[in-house]
Amino acid sequence: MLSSERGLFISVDGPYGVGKTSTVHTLARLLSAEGHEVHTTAEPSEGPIGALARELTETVTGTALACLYAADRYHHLKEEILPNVDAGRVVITDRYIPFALVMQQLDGVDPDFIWRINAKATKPNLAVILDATPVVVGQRLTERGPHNRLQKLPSSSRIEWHHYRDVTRQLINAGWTVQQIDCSHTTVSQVARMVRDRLAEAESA
Ligand SMILES: Nc1ncnc2c1ncn2[C@@H]1O[C@H](COP(=O)(O)OP(=O)(O)OP(=O)(O)O)[C@@H](O)[C@H]1O
Ligand SMILES: Cc1cn([C@H]2C[C@H](O)[C@@H](COP(=O)(O)O)O2)c(=O)[nH]c1=O
Repeated sequence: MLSSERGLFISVDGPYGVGKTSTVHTLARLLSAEGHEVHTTAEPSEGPIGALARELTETVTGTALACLYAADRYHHLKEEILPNVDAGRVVITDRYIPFALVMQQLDGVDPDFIWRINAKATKPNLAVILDATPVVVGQRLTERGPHNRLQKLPSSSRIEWHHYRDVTRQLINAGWTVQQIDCSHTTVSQVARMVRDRLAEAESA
């Protein structure tokens, strides 16, 4: 059981098809069953900028797309994430800044620029980075099929995997509390329990 009367903010990131959405929902069920009020959300947000960014992802590229996603993030924080945290809920977002750091780099944007435009965004209490071997991620993605142009690049899963390794180091250097979980051979329920166990520690950070 977590002790905090204030809410908590958790982000879940990792390569396409690694298991982010499954983990967010399983973790939410676990925490709810333990008596916490939980709010789940995702990027792009359901707000107007999120809808625009999603619509434009196939045709707008690079810096312009990076700025659109950063704008959606600030709006999402102000309108949905922070009010729920302030109301004492555990907010879990499926994708956050780490996702942008990888995606926008794949789209040719300099990581320093991505960090700068996201500099005013709230640090989560815990940033979960799901990891799996490129082979496992590739299999999960092949079974599910790509959603968009950024997943259709040759060897996308392997390139993403390398970027996530770098991004995890950058997050730790920037003072984020990061939990990296290899879920190649770990069930979703096990992953959710690992996050729950780490939360008590993150709460005091
Ligand atoms: N820990 C796990 N072990 C085995 N299979 C898993 C695990 N986590 C997720 N999966 C399976 O992998 C597939 C992709 O999962 P999911 O949609 O949660 O990934 P995602 O990272 O959210 O994908 P995307 O980024 O494309 O939205 C699903 O078929 C899901 O059932
Ligand atoms: C949050 C975020 C998203 N994107 C892009 C990557 C994908 O092309 C779309 C989301 O589409 P999906 O069908 O839900 O996978 O959004 C991005 O480039 N940068 C971001 O920060």
